[in-house]
Amino acid sequence: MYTQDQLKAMVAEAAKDEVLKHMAPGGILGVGTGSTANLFIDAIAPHKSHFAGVVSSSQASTERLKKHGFNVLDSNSVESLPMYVDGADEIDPQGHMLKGGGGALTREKIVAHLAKTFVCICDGSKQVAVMGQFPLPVEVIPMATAQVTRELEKLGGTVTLRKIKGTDQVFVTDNQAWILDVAGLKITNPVELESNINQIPGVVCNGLFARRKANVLLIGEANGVRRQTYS
Ligand SMILES: O=C[C@H](O)[C@H](O)[C@H](O)COP(=O)(O)O
Repeated sequence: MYTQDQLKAMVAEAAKDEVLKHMAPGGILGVGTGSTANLFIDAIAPHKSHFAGVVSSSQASTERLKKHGFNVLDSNSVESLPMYVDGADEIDPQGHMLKGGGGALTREKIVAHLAKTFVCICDGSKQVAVMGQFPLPVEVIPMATAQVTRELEKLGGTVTLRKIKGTDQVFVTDNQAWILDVAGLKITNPVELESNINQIPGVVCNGLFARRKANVLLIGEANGVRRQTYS
């Protein structure tokens, strides 16, 4: 039986093989954020010469990539990316994802939107029939926090302003915005919910990656890594 950390390391290795196989040398890779993405960054580090550069989805990933000596490019300098590799907090049977547990959802969505192929890497605990067990992160402009909270409550969720773990300090994103975590949703139509939440004035972005879902899933399970594709 593998531990969750071992499963994450295994999918990170599998993702390294996936990008080296499918990306020609000299390409630019999109890189996600989180504990699984960190392991992926470490796995590709010995192969950094394969990539002309990388586009990062957070300050934390940028720092890690730079420490490894990667050429980190501004997303404005890139028109498209062959691949983007990132973790998820939940993924449903269609490949729709819920992300943002680490607060990087907006930049992740920007970089993912540039990519032809989204490779989702996670351990088996993230695969769910219906998303919503994990609270849905919604990034908001601070002055809109109260009114966005009221709108999200109308959807049936319990809304909490994210604080830095173990403190009473508000968590501030890389974009100087705040995050509302919405618990208790049963997300049966993620494409519609993603669009509806984005219509609320003051919402920067929400953690549903349904309109731009995963193309490939590398998932760590009891028997090892399973590869799945979505049409
Ligand atoms: O903001 C964070 C990201 O969406 C992560 O991809 C997600 O939270 C999964 O993170 P981890 O690999 O640490 O479980």
